[in-house]
Amino acid sequence: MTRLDSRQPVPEAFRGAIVALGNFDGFHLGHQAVVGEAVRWARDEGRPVLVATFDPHPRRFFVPGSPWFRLTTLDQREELFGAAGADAMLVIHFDASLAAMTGPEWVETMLHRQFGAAGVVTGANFTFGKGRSEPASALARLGEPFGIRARTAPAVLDSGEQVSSTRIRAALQAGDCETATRLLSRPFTIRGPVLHGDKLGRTIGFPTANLALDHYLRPRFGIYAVRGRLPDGQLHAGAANLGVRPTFDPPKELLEPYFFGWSGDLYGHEIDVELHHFLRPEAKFDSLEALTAQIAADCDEAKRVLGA
Ligand SMILES: Cc1cc2nc3c(=O)[nH]c(=O)nc-3n(C[C@H](O)[C@H](O)[C@H](O)COP(=O)(O)O)c2cc1C
Ligand SMILES: Nc1ncnc2c1ncn2[C@@H]1O[C@H](COP(=O)(O)OP(=O)(O)O)[C@@H](O)[C@H]1O
Repeated sequence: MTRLDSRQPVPEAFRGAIVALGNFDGFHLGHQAVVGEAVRWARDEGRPVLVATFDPHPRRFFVPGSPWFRLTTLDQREELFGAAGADAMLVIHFDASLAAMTGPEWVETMLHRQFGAAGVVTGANFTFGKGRSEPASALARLGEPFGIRARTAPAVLDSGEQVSSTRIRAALQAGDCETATRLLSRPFTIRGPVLHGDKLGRTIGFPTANLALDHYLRPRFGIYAVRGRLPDGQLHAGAANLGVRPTFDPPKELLEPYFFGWSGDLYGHEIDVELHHFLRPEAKFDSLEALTAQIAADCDEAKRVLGA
């Protein structure tokens, strides 16, 4: 799929598009409804669909030192948007000049001149412009002089409450993978290259593929039942430590999955690890024997919950 940068004018082939406007981190059920509406609208009129996402995330721009909270990487978003029917991902570079634009400036400079949008779809509670001063409902009025039409997709509810990235983050921070999976419509998935570690895992019979947590939200630290998409393209069941491995010095934040009945070399390969179920908090063990026995028990438990 094509990746467009908001700092350059959108190329001719993608002008006159329907733009799904939002951050869409996580691409949860609510985001899927917004993009779904944009795709239907675009198909009706034979137009391309652009799906926007902000990078950096506006919150990281305003509070640079704040803890990481991403639910997806740009690459993951690009795949998800493409699968939902987008023709291109429009990466809106969030910087001081964008943050300073008023609502009317936003519509004229970005939507009209830079993107060449014919229509824009947002969630009902989308806000934009300096200080988030404009509600989604202002888009129709401000877009009219430029021939830009606006629609909003109604919020998606789950258990009577709106589906939101905030709710998904809270679920993951509580170790509630099941709620996250339901609201995302897929498991929360950490993607990264496999890094070298202390080479200790193999000596205790449980080699683990180490992934950095990088810009991802930190879910509750602990042991998880996981499935990993390995370079063969298949999903493999496993058990993983997510956290700082308190038995070892120095503490390092990592996701370390061991895949059942698999052997091979994963170093340098990019893999996806899906979190399916929280098993227990991390613990500090007095001996490698005690740790190894506990890992074996974790693997049995993970196999049971995964039906593997
Ligand atoms: C299922 C599983 C559970 C684990 N639980 C813990 C734990 O509770 N505490 C801990 O310090 N290390 C735990 N580990 C060990 C570390 O994740 C890791 O295997 C160890 O740091 C050596 O990894 P390395 O050789 O890849 O650096 C666990 C590993 C696995 C696979
Ligand atoms: N079943 C498996 N699950 C995870 N990694 C495996 C498995 N079998 C082999 N490996 C390989 O072993 C490496 C992990 O071995 P380990 O001794 O823990 O070393 P490191 O400390 O470098 O992670 C992985 O990065 C991967 O390349």
